Amino acid sequence: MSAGVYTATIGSQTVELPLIEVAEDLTIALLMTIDHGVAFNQIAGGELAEQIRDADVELVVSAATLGIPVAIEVTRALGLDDYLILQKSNKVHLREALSEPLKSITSDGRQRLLLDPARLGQLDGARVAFVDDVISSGASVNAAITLLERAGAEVVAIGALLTEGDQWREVLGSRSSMVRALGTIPTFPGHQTAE
Ligand SMILES: Nc1ncnc2[nH]cnc12
Repeated sequence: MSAGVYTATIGSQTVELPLIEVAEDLTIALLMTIDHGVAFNQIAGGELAEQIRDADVELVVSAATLGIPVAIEVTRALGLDDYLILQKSNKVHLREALSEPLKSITSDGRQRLLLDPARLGQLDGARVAFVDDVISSGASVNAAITLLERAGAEVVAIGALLTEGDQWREVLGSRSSMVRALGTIPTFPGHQTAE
């Protein structure tokens, strides 16, 4: 099967994204940040950091796995060191974790976002940016913000390399005005990849 590609602009960079059928009636242009190398993520993270710099962020937060390079590079570019990753799978040290349910289009079934209780002290009263690879349905952003606010954080910025489609605007509601992104891609309803 030779699938198609979609050429996406992410800030100053152009990438070819494979078209992947994630449901019978839905194909997406898949951005796997972990497959694009160090330089791509460093440039993109630096450009995203510039878009949220005026929010005076104290801690950058993202979700495993594809948001990790984004969080690292935005943190580096903002001159910060520590960052926080919300986990999606349980780990031994997360038995007492705070959690929020969520559903993702790129993973099977229902998931949870988990917050390490050892990091709670750092979040209480902190100005936090939530950054991610792609904002699509907005479900993970909403779950992450709910979790961070339960921990006492003030979410002052939302950043993404790409937004995908428009569903996130409705799902995020008033939170959508905080979103800064380096580009936007469509979804492909009903689109079939070539045989
Ligand atoms: N196009 C995409 N690439 C990677 N992760 C995604 N999550 C939702 N849409 C995505």
